[in-house]
Amino acid sequence: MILSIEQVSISSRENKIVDNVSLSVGEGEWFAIVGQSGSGKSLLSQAIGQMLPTNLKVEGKIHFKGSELLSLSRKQFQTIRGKKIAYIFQDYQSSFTPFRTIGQHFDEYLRTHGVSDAKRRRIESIYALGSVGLDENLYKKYPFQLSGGQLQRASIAIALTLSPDLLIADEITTALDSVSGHRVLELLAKKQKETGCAILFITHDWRHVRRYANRLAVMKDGEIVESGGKHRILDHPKHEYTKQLIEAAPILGQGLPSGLQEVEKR
Ligand SMILES: Nc1ncnc2c1ncn2[C@@H]1O[C@H](COP(=O)(O)OP(=O)(O)OP(=O)(O)O)[C@@H](O)[C@H]1O
Repeated sequence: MILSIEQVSISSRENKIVDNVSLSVGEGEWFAIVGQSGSGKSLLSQAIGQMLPTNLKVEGKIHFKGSELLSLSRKQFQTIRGKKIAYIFQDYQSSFTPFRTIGQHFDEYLRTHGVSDAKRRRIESIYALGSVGLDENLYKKYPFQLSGGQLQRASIAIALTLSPDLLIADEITTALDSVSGHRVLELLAKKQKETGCAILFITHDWRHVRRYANRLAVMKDGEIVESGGKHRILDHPKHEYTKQLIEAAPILGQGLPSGLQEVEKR
């Protein structure tokens, strides 16, 4: 396993938000975390990258390729962030600074992570743009000049440019229309095949779980209620909550809203 989360709890001063969660992700695996809004999926993923808001306390262990991430200092963690673990977020707008070009974003990311040769940074950036199907002209453009789908593709390109072993993708299609979202996920699946990186994929959408995931965990109120292989869970869910969600999405994969969204509306 490349990532093992062991008995992780996340608490604020008032309450426990994530409660004793354990899961592991294998090399090259697409692992989905599905769960209702507020169940703690994002906070759990932020804990992996030492990105939790400062008012929250985390306990437990997170093992990643021989390191226990929660015990690393911020400085030690810098050798892991970007190079070994990278993130893509739902809110692609705020991942980009409006007054900096796409090229400047690539350049800074590569420079921060130790690529000191400016010419090499430029060549790698343009190659990375091409690798996600974006024209190299976008290198000089500003974020507002790109569509949401193009920006999310650029986020994927930036996140993968240092060949991380684990990519954490937190609801990356939520802010996109369904066609752009579909293209972004197809691209991600293609890039995963090429690079062999593992993906921790946080989603509301069961159609995406059915299409892309190998295994998944279902989260409710800060706890994992069920985890296992995709087919086992989709075809033979054990937990009542999982059953409810899946029953509410009877025609998975045919363009209907996901069951999760339907259940949440009730
Ligand atoms: N800094 C914080 N302090 C206290 N509570 C917080 C903080 N950040 C988030 N929470 C609460 O923790 C809970 C879990 O939040 P989280 O963002 O992980 O949920 P989620 O499952 O990712 O939801 P969504 O699918 O809507 O993104 C929510 O109830 C949220 O309000």
